[in-house]
Amino acid sequence: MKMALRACLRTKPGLTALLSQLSCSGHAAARRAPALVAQRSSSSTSQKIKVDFDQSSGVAVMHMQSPPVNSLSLEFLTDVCIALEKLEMDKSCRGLVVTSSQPKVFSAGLDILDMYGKSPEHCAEFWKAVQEMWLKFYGSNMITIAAVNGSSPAGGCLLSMTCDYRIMADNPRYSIGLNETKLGIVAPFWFKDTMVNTVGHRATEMALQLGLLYSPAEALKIGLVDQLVHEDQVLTTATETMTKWLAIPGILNISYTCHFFHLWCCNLVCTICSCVCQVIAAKKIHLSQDF
Ligand SMILES: CCCCC/C=C/C(=O)SCCNC(=O)CCNC(=O)[C@H](O)C(C)(C)COP(=O)(O)OP(=O)(O)OC[C@H]1O[C@@H](n2cnc3c(N)ncnc32)[C@H](O)[C@@H]1OP(=O)(O)O
Repeated sequence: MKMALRACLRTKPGLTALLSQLSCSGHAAARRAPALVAQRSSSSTSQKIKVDFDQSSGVAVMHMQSPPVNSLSLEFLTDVCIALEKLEMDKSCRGLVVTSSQPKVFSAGLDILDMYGKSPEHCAEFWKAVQEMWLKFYGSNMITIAAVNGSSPAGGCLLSMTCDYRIMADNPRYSIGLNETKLGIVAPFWFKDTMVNTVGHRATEMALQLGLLYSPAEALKIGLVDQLVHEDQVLTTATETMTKWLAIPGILNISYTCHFFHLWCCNLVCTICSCVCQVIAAKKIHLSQDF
């Protein structure tokens, strides 16, 4: 699925334009962008994101450093998007590892305080930033690996699922999953689709209906993460794994993308049809009650 968006971005200038319109340009441009300096190794830091880029390997490491739990606030999401845009523009950057600088937590998901009691304008901007993060990760031309070194509920799990590969710390105290149902929230359809593409229909159905959070061992079993390693090894394993991925010529990825993009389009059409059917059914019920 991620590959699909990537192919689409490569082949359809229209979508690229659409994405750049959706991109941070509005709220993000006003913020100071962390610079990537063209040298062998560089480091750029915004308040909430630190990016270390090693030019010799072409791999960047994005450290999320927004205490206490890397919750995805508008400010945080904006910084992530700016950093991603910068890396994407630097053609020498081919791989990205995302990890957390916070102990015990990868990301706590959407910032609940940024969703509650805010103006409609703020909520709209916030929601746009959430979608933008998803699009930018899923549509990235880089190989992306999530080094999940702590708990990763809800939006944190979504973030990790937008990556090509997930390595999680093998600590039973940590958990990962889309637990929105337990919070009384319905996970948006694109959260659901991202999970379907990761673990399949049945596992997603169970996970979402019950709002399940999985231990690392359970997550590995259903394919929500790809590999478990000792806590201290998460980042090094991620960079080693990246070497394997980058050894595959990018062109081969593209051929898979066409297939996945087709599936993605079918899925979208199905979702739209199902929404239309639900509206028609609701109207019919309403009409039949009138008579
Ligand atoms: C409108 C439609 C939206 C649909 C989609 C929604 C997606 C989402 O992502 S909703 C957010 C769901 N997130 C969660 O359910 C996570 C809740 N948090 C936790 O489970 C835990 O905090 C933890 C496992 C991530 C970390 O546990 P621990 O290390 O024990 O830390 P604390 O629980 O003590 O939390 C520390 C501190 O952080 C605040 N906090 C935690 N999560 C969030 C959050 N998502 N947003 C904002 N703030 C959060 C928590 O309140 C504590 O604050 P203080 O009490 O002020 O220290």
